Amino acid sequence: MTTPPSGAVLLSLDGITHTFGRVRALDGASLQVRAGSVHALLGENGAGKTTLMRVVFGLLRAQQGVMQWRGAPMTMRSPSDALAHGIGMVHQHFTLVPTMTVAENVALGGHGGFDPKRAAARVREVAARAGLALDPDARVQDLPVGAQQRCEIVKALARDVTLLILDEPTAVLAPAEAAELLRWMRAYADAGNAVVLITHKLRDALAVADDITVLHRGRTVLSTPARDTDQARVANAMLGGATVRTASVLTGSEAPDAMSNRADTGAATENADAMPPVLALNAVAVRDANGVDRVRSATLQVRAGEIVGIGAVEGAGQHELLRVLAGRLSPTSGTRVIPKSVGFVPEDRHRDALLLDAPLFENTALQGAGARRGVIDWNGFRTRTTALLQRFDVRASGADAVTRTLSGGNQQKLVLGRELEAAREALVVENPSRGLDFVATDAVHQALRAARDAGMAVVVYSSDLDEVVQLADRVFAMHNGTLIESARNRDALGRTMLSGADGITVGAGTDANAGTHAGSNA
Ligand SMILES: Nc1ncnc2c1ncn2[C@@H]1O[C@H](COP(=O)(O)OP(=O)(O)OP(=O)(O)O)[C@@H](O)[C@H]1O
Repeated sequence: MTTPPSGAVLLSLDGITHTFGRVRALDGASLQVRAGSVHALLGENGAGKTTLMRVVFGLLRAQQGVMQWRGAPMTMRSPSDALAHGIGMVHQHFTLVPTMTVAENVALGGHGGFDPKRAAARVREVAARAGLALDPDARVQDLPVGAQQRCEIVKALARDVTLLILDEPTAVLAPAEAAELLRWMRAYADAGNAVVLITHKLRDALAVADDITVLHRGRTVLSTPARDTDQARVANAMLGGATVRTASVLTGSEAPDAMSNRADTGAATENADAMPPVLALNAVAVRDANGVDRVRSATLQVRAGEIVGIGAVEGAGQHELLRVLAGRLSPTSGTRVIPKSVGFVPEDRHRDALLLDAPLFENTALQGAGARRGVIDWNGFRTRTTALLQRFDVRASGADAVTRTLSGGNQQKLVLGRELEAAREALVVENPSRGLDFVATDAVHQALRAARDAGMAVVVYSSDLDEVVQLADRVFAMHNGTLIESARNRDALGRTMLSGADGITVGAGTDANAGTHAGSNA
């Protein structure tokens, strides 16, 4: 193990151990974060990254080991203790109150009485100083996810933190927003602060970080300046030294399945043209409760045996479109044909897909629960859940484990596994690899392709355009509520998403496939 270059060490962790019951989440982990640095904390799903940072932020108490803050031994007793010492944390799942404004959220947990004008002025001041665009009077529930993230960051910065822990901050951001956040991190660190960045995006980590620490099964297995390492070495360390066979890691491409060549799967794609549509929308529109048109006259046919990919910037109507396809939202106008049961993986698994305080087998039983009648065969669900854990490599103590105790990535694998197993005809997925390490991402991509090859109609939205292009047989952009077919390449998709140009508007009464072949600039 190498050590990062010496400098003013702001945070030092040595021999940190934490167990949850029989699970040893941290097993003597160590980490040194220097002032003025971005420090990437990496590791496979369940490696202990979040647990280690929860110790730093005062949410958990280490059972062994020493934490030093600015050179002095210290134990954070609570998040407010950590904040008082200058340590902030933005969690994987935001902790904002959706019905409150940005200013109210930022003021929450602060001291003294609440003065709306002063709170708004404080947000303006902190946001301007940090160069983060944010409207203090906007209601959080109306903000796209990128702005919610900025709100979380401003909330921490308003408490004058010098160390900011960001747990997978780019996982749901569109590429431009993610790039902006990485630039901001760099500038924040250059001003003498420090960032601990938990991420599964190795390319981001190597591009922005000064130092890298890799955890494996609760232990620190690599600690190095970023410039002295590369993706393959980091990936090897993440797997505990096992040989990395995932080609993309070795070639430097981010999405691990860049290696999965389309020739393997081309047959299914060709046959798809001859198949009847499983999901069909004709001139579908969705108007929200505020009277805003979220989806405008979308026409789309998804056939058995194909994957349709969708790219969009946040707030373009993609979530509404996907919910219409998944049968979770009724169109305001237009017609829709969908099967009785459509598998659905929403991007916010905490809010929309899981009962966190229920055991895993009860969460498995949620799929199709609305259509089930009579006595529930709980033992059957236990057995099925045990098999699912095995098949999708969900790391958990068993089917009876409480869902909240799984790492974020393992929760995602559970939801994906549940929906993939249950869906027969169609599957709609948002951000399939959110929070997954590169091995799990690869496995999920393979599972989606296998579902397609087995004759399912699959729709995938991802904020990662590489993922959309690699997975999909046909690609669409959503721009301001309008669905536009795009060429199957990243740049064209990015342009179409942003400008609405460069593609073919798939409007009312047109055949989506006719559009594909006649007009696509692929
Ligand atoms: N509250 C808890 N109760 C029991 N076990 C827990 C709890 N929180 C975490 N664990 C376990 O501790 C281990 C480490 O989890 P942690 O969330 O720190 O991993 P991670 O590296 O952040 O993973 P991911 O990349 O999937 O988010 C996992 O085995 C997880 O199941």
